[in-house]
Amino acid sequence: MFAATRLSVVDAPLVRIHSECFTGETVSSVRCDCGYQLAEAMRLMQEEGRGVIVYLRQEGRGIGLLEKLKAYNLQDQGHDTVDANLLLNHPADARTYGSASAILADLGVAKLRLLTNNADKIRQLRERGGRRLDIVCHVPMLPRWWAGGASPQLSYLRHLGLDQTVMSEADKYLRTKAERMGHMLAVDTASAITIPRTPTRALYSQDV
Ligand SMILES: Nc1nc2c(ncn2[C@@H]2O[C@H](COP(=O)(O)OP(=O)(O)OP(=O)(O)O)[C@@H](O)[C@H]2O)c(=O)[nH]1
Repeated sequence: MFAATRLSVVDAPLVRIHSECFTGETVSSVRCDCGYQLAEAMRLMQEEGRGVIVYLRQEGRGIGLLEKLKAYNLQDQGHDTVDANLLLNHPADARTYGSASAILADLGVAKLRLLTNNADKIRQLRERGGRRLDIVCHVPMLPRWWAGGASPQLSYLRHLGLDQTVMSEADKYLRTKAERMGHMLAVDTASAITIPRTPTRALYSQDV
């Protein structure tokens, strides 16, 4: 858990409830957007001078690192992230957010703006938090490299020094989140994901 300033003076701080991802955060894998999301959450909170990150040890959407690596093997054979979990007899997403809700209550956070695209996360928090947790709005966590230019994927590739094969894995990851897990990311049939060309800060008031 990371708090950038005294919370008592903040009306509705930015909050990121982030699930552990060793591959995305520690070894900077581009198979997922986890590393980017954690860094972006810290950047936005730094900009505001306040915010809360609740870091949950729910590696691999709750199935643990070893099982996630087995899921990676299945993905290498052509399955998406949802089917890979199911083939290993795990739910598509095994996470719960009760502890996050309790931590926020303990910190005295009653109103918040949640950094997420995950509708299930918002639903679970609203159910758990009841009347003592008011999620005023969600703030989309949109990959910034897709927001600026005619060929954003290529510019991201150049930025990372990677080739198209690697990038298509991240595309697939995001597409599966949008199409099969109800994440609030607009999918375009021509390219991978359509991202509104609006700076992240302008999206702060978007309601769920
Ligand atoms: N099972 C599984 N988990 C993965 C995989 N790639 C990343 N993860 C885990 O997914 C979790 C992050 O979940 P996401 O669905 O990417 O994002 P989210 O936190 O639910 O949603 P946002 O709030 O919008 O970021 C972390 O625990 C990662 O370890 C994968 O291929 N398989």
